[in-house]
Amino acid sequence: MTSLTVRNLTKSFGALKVTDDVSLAVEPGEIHAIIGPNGAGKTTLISQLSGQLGSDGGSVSLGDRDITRLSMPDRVKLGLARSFQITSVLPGFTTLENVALAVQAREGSSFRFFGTVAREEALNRAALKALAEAGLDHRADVLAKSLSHGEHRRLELAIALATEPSVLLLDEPLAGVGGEDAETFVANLQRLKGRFTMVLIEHDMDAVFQLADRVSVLVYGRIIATGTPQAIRSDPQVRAAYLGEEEEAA
Ligand SMILES: Nc1ncnc2c1ncn2[C@@H]1O[C@H](COP(=O)(O)OP(=O)(O)OP(=O)(O)O)[C@@H](O)[C@H]1O
Repeated sequence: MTSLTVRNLTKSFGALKVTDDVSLAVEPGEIHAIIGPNGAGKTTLISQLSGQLGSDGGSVSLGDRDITRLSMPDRVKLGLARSFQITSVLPGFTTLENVALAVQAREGSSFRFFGTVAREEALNRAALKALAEAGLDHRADVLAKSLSHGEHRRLELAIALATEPSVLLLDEPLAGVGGEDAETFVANLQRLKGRFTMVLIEHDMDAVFQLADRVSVLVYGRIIATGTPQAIRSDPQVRAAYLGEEEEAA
């Protein structure tokens, strides 16, 4: 189980400071949610963590290892996976084939001593396991383009799981997913809890408060509070800056 430590991270777009001296200690095995109003800088921060976006200053460490200067593929190799933007699902391939490709990418040439049939079986077995963990094994043989939006999101989760992450970055996994699909997704994440470390960006506060061990609140690029869901819910500064406004809108 791996920790993710962020120290004094910064990022500006022109004169706009989007990540402003952010420090975070994500504990091994916890689900750490990052919430905040639109434009607070959540997606920018997660892009800096995944390596998709460089940082102007500060550092990111995976366990003891400083990964600040590593590329996104190198971070994935070390076990840092991002769902849902590292993946591009191939619509004309089946659900199983899409995940098998991710398994193959992870395994590199480690199946090279297998014959073709045995190799395919090993890939499919690993892919089916990831699909089952994402609650989608019953749709293994369906073309990706025929999946519903909610199922598509679960396929993206399965692809991330197939890389066997030690830390998983989840960027609004419930966006556009409603009703039962959202409940299934939350239940899936709940089952995965404790298997690896998760950083969750999500606007759905019910899901956040159900899943997260701790919550950090980002406002104008700064973390204004970190705490348990209960502590965050009742923090007057958080209510004034964000939650009060959200609840009123709801
Ligand atoms: N590539 C870019 N160039 C210039 N400005 C950018 C760029 N990416 C993001 N921004 C700006 O940075 C700020 C933070 O954006 P970001 O998407 O990180 O916020 P967010 O908290 O994820 O928002 P949302 O909740 O709406 O997804 C916004 O003001 C946005 O316009």
